[in-house]
Amino acid sequence: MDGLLAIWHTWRLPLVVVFAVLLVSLRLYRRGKSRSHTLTTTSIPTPPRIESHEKSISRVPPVATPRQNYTNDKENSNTSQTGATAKLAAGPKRVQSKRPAKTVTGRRAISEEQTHPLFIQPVIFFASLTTTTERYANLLLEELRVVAQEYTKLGIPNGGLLLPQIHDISYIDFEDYFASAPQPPSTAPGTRYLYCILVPTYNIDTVLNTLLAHLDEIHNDFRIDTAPLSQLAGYSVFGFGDKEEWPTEEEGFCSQAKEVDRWMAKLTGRKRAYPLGMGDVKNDAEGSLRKWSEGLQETIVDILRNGGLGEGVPGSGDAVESDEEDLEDMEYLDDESYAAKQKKMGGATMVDLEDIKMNGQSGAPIPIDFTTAGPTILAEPQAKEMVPKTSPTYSALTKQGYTIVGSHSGVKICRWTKSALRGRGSCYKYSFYGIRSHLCMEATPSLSCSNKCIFCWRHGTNPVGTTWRWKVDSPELIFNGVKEGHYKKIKMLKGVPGVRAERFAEAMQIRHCALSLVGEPIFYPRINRFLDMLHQERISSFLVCNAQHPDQLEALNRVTQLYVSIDASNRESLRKIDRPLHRDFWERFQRCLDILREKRHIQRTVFRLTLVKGFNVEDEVMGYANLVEKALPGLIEVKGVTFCGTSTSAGAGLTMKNVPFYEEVSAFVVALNNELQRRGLEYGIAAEHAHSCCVLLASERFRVNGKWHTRIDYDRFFELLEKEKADGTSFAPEDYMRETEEWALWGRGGFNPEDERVFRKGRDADSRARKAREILGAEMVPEAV
Ligand SMILES: Cc1cc2nc3c(=O)[nH]c(=O)nc-3n(C[C@H](O)[C@H](O)[C@H](O)COP(=O)(O)O)c2cc1C
Ligand code: SF4
Repeated sequence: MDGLLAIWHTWRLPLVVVFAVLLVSLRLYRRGKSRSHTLTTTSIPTPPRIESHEKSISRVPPVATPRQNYTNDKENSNTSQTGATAKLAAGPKRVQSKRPAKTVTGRRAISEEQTHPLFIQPVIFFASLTTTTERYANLLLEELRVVAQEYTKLGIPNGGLLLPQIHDISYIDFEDYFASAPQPPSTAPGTRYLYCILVPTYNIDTVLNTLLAHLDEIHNDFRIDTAPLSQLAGYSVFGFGDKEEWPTEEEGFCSQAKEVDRWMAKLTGRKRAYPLGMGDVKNDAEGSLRKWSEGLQETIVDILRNGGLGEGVPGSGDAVESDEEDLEDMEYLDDESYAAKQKKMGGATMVDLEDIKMNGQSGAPIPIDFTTAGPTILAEPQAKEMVPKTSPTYSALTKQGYTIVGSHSGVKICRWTKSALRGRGSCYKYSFYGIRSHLCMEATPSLSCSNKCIFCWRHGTNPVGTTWRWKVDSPELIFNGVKEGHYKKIKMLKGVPGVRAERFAEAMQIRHCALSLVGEPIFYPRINRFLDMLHQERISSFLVCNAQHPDQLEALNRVTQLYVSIDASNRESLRKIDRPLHRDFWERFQRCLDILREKRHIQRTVFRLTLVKGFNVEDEVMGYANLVEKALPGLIEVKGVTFCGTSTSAGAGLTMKNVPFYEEVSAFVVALNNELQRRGLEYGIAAEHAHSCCVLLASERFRVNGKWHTRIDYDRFFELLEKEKADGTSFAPEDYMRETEEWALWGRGGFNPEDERVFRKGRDADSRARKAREILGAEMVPEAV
């Protein structure tokens, strides 16, 4: 014992050192071994991309019976699980992930600082009982494979698109993919995964129910971050269903895809990369899938280009569709919410441009004869910008969602465009004229106008003036700028819940332009050239003017439809409502009516009457009939004013009490129609859009064989226009009219049956229309004309 003790005392130091070295070596050996194991067993491909492709293809489950397939995939999952499984299996679930950083506009900053080259790894998931979805999933695989190869050929440095992987949902462990995002391989830490989920719909118990239950569980598991998939680059879902048996979404068409989409929005922290797509297996599902895939591919390229999904509007990617319409549109705001909104906007006060001193100067008007829309105007050396970037007007307008183009033009997405993108109906112009709102761009080449109408919801933010005294931007600059601004805003909507993939794709090609935003489009000296540019791209033009610029109206070239706002029937009433800047406003107004009459066989002319109870409705039927008799417009739109609650309108004594009910608008229309007929003027009540509180009277010129033809044949319009340009053959509005849809006729309500109805409290347009008929009696409002 003493001997052993002596040896220990002599050798203890070297022994301890040797033991420590052994221990450290053993640990290092073990760690090295486990890392190489992870690398070889992971399903996550490692760039270079070709290697990734081989691995991903090997994971394609062979087409086989479900049983065989199951075995295959089980094997797969045993031998090639991601590192995530091992981590999760080791103990209780505890998944950490960072919530994505929000951008100012609501979402979609890339989830973490991207310091490594960005690689996008598409991962296709599908479920399929009778192989339809599986077939389509393989079609998508092929498309994404080709695009990845093409992208590689471009040789763009710093990242790229990896070859897609594919997984049958029945044979994966949900924990691997839907509890946390797969970890990027250590060789390419910048890899981000993009989930493309293709699912059929079954109203019986299938694996889809298991998946949905799992997503629910993950989201509601208190140990797990509610957005554990936020590290994904994004996701998109495509559903297959059968419209023959389940004709509408309310009846269950593609209901499970909708649910998966909703859960994924929650789990990813609102990273819907592309709108939910749906395909009817009985009607060109493949076409719908291909369109969706095209959009998805464009999104992938955008992600690679921009490093993330980019900006979305507030609420983009939200899980649940909100019934709240756009707060940014002030049309429907009551006093309180308007005040709140103003407060939120930092109390941005509304300033007339007339009152703004530019660059410290008084900005004395530079009179310009803008009837001669020539380039000489551009030479004006003193001209200032109408809306300089530094002006309060600029910030007020941009805060309201306008994109200011150049120095005096603007573009904005209207709430109907958003509604149509979500399959919830277009504006009344669809019912009356066939304009599909998601194809429509609302713009103006002049933010300035010469009135201060009490009901203008933009009032106070728009500049006013009687003469054009500003710098004139080129039509090319405006045209390209408004289009770019419009498309950018549309793109920001792609993550909004409920946006339909096919409508989103259609919206990327503008078909109509409503020149009716704030301001006065014909105020722009080069309006005719701007219209030319629209028409050259087969974009129809709906131009609204305020009957204050007869010279410009006279000089105006052909438009698809020419509106004149008729806000009152007599001088005093017009002065009170429009608060015109011109002293000779009534004379100007009258001259415009004469021009309209002269042009009525060239232009498709429309009176737009906005009824304000207590201002221009009572006792004015005779007055309006006089105006119609004078100008003989082709069509007369009668619309109840929508309350904007601005300080201006409040100052003018306008409250909710001034908003007429639909039944009151209808009663007015009936009375006006009777008066026109009494005078022997050939008009009739053609169509209605109860939802917008709007009714259309039309000249008998637009009735053929007893059927109203208030719609527009746009293709025909462009054909005729081209011919006119080529050989001077003139044409009349009747040459490009089309029959009005049955559901839009007076007495039918005007809601397109293809759209989904969303009723909000007290906003049921049908019941409003019904009530109107009850009040007015059957003989006043015929069932259908
Ligand atoms: C039993 C059964 C229930 C179905 N339920 C729905 C449904 O609720 N909604 C729907 O849109 N389609 C429904 N479908 C149609 C399927 O979603 C559609 O046929 C799909 O293409 C099947 O895809 P798969 O072949 O990949 O399994 C159902 C089909 C079957 C056979
Ligand atoms: S016509 Fe006006 S309201 Fe209708 S979709 Fe176009 S811009 Fe929107």
